[in-house]
Amino acid sequence: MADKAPTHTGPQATFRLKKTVVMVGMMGAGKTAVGRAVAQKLDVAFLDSDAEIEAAANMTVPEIFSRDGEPFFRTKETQVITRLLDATPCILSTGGGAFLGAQNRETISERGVSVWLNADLDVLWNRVRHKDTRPLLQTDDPKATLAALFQARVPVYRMADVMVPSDHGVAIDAMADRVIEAILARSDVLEKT
Ligand SMILES: Nc1ncnc2c1ncn2[C@@H]1O[C@H](COP(=O)(O)OP(=O)(O)O)[C@@H](O)[C@H]1O
Ligand SMILES: O=C(O)C1=C[C@@H](OP(=O)(O)O)[C@@H](O)[C@H](O)C1
Ligand SMILES: [Mg+2]
Repeated sequence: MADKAPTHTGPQATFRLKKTVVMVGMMGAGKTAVGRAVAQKLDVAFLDSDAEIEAAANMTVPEIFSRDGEPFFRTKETQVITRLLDATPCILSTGGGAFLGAQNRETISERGVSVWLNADLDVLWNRVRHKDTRPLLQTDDPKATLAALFQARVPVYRMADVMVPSDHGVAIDAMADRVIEAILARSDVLEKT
């Protein structure tokens, strides 16, 4: 008989994150949900540019769009992303339009690593269709709007440093494991200790 109760968890992997991981991709790709799960698993801070903009403005994203317009939101987004990339390496989820800005892409590639959650249009539509939190989809035909954004944006998301497929049926926790596996291949970003 062992003196101590056995531990069932086994040795815990610990990680050293060297660069901020910036989640990019379409609305509904899971940047916020998967980013948060990745941060938990790596035991680092989780930041979301939309949440930071909302906190600073004390308004929701739809309120900012309707009161101040999209260009104002984009200016704030760039300021917030630049500021958050100065912090200790963490997981930073961006809004779907952030990576479209050339200046944002430059700052992200200088100071962090971009990870594109690549989901197909059906998956995205199923995740966003019942929500009214995305002002760009408040149109007469939100499915067609999403499709047009998808077509315009995917070539830009392809410029991300790392791509992780987000297939139908892969849960948030499993997606977080996929992201961790993908960034472990980059020793300048993440190491197991
Ligand atoms: N892999 C997944 N499987 C199932 N649901 C998901 C997955 N990823 C995200 N979701 C859900 O889809 C919705 C959109 O995810 P969210 O993280 O807000 O996306 P984004 O920040 O990229 O717009 C949320 O309700 C979230 O819980
Ligand atoms: O795709 C976009 O341009 C936007 C995506 C949203 O974030 P999520 O991608 O997290 O939904 C939010 O930043 C805003 O509604 C604009
Ligand atoms: Mg989000």
